[in-house]
Order: sequence, then structure tokens, then C-alpha cells
Amino acid sequence: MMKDIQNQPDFRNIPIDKVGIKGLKYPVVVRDKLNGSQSTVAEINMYVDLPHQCKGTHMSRFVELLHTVVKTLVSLETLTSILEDMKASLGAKSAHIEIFFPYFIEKTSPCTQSKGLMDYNCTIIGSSNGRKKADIVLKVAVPVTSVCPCSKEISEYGAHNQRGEVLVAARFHKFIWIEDIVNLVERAASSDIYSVLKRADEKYVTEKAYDNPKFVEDIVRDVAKALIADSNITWFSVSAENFESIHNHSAYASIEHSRD
Ligand SMILES: Nc1nc2c(ncn2[C@@H]2O[C@H](COP(=O)(O)OP(=O)(O)OP(=O)(O)O)[C@@H](O)[C@H]2O)c(=O)[nH]1
Repeated sequence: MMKDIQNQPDFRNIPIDKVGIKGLKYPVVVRDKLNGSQSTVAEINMYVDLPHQCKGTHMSRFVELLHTVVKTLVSLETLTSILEDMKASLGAKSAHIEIFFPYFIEKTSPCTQSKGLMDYNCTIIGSSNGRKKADIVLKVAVPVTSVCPCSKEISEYGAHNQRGEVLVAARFHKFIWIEDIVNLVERAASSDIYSVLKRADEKYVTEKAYDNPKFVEDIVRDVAKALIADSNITWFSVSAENFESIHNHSAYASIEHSRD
């Protein structure tokens, strides 16, 4: 009979906050506003707490549980139930799941209507400690173009411009579409970016960005204004990082806002 080491007692009297599996790659299905659902590949972390008297958690059970829900994993209902199942199956008080995945949106270029897929790095973080309903946070990283207002104002010609990344994290009443967060952020930048741009498109986005200079402060304020206007959002943080083309460092700004 094989000894169950994980089930042995521990006498150091030190509980563990999070123990489990990290970096498990698994195919997942996420909700897609246009097509209903989208299959992608996620990297998943799953943790529970471990009481001081237990030697080890039962790691095989995390993947067993995941495997039973992977087809419908990324929905509020499924996330809530897997967190509950993790606590029940592993005798834990708290459970955490982090799902990192690229989400693809088909974009049409502004002049020639050329189509291509843009990828957006998303994260869903779920945690439950039994006191209240599961806490779910959606994070979306949106790459954008920014043109510097100061550089444009003081230069005889041109203005330094660069790619930037806007990161929005949000809590909500009802699940929010990734597409809506992306659109809202892209409207706040000097210009959004595309995978396919023909010359006519390139001219358009170059001139559009130049006509719409934005500091990192402008971007985070415009995104925050739009998120505050959405009553479904109960909490958010937004940060903008411009990978400055004239410095070897970034410009950065962030805002956190809670409705209650
Ligand atoms: N707790 C713990 N488990 C580990 C560690 N390293 C490997 N393992 C896992 O231990 C697992 C096997 O233990 P359990 O999950 O309890 O397997 P089991 O006892 O056959 O299954 P159950 O009857 O469900 O407990 C393997 O999947 C290993 O990946 C570690 O550092 N800590």
C-alpha cells in the first residue's frame, strides 16, 4: 500500500497561504462578443490555503477539477463553482485561480478595410475565501499608439511618438466583454494599432495620431472617465505605459477607482 505523504501531519505550526499548481497550459473556451465563443490556450495557476497541521495539498486534484470544467471554464458561474469545488475537494478555506490567455479580435483597417487579427493579453483572477461571493477580476492589456503633445507643440515639425500599453483591471456586476474594454481604451489613445495596414491605412493612422496627441495622463483620465460612466463596473484600475521613443525609460500613469 503506497503511503500518502501529503496526508501526514506537520508539527511546525505554520499555515500556508497559497499552495497548488502554476503554469499549467490548457486549451480554454472564452466568451466572444461576435462569435459566441473563442478557443485559445491559457496558462493557469490554481492555489488553496493549507492549514498548519497538514503536510501537503493534493496537487493532482487541481487538474482533475479543471479538466471537468475546461470547456465552460471562463464564465462567472463556472469560475465561482470551480473555486468552491477546490475548497471542498482540498479541505481549504480559500481558493484562487489565475487564467492568462491571448484573446483575438478581428480588426478592419480604416481605409482599405483589410482584415487581420489583433491579440490582446487577458487575465482572469478568481478568488474565494468563503465569506462572500467569489471575487472575479478581468484584466486586459491593450497596445496603443501615443503622440506626445509637448513634443508636437514645441517642434517645428514632427512629434515623438511610440507604442504604449494600457492595462485595465475591472470588477463588475455582470461579466464584461473584452471587446468593449478594448474599444474604450483604443478610443482614448492617439491611435489604435492594427495587424494589417496598407499604405493608405498607414497614412490615415499616422495623421490621425498626430492630430490626437496624448500624454499618459490624458489616456488614463479618458479611460477612467468612460469606466466611471459604466455602472456595471464596481472597481477598476487603469495604467498607461508609453515606451518612450526618446528615452530609455517609459512614461507611466495609473488611476484606481472604487464605486463604494
Ligand atoms: N503537496 C505537494 N504535492 C506535490 C509536490 N510535488 C509533486 N507533488 C504532487 O503530488 C501529487 C500526488 O499527490 P496527490 O495529488 O495527493 O495524489 P493521490 O494521493 O494519488 O490522489 P488523492 O487520492 O486525490 O489525494 C502528484 O501529482 C505530484 O505532482 C509538492 O511539492 N507538494
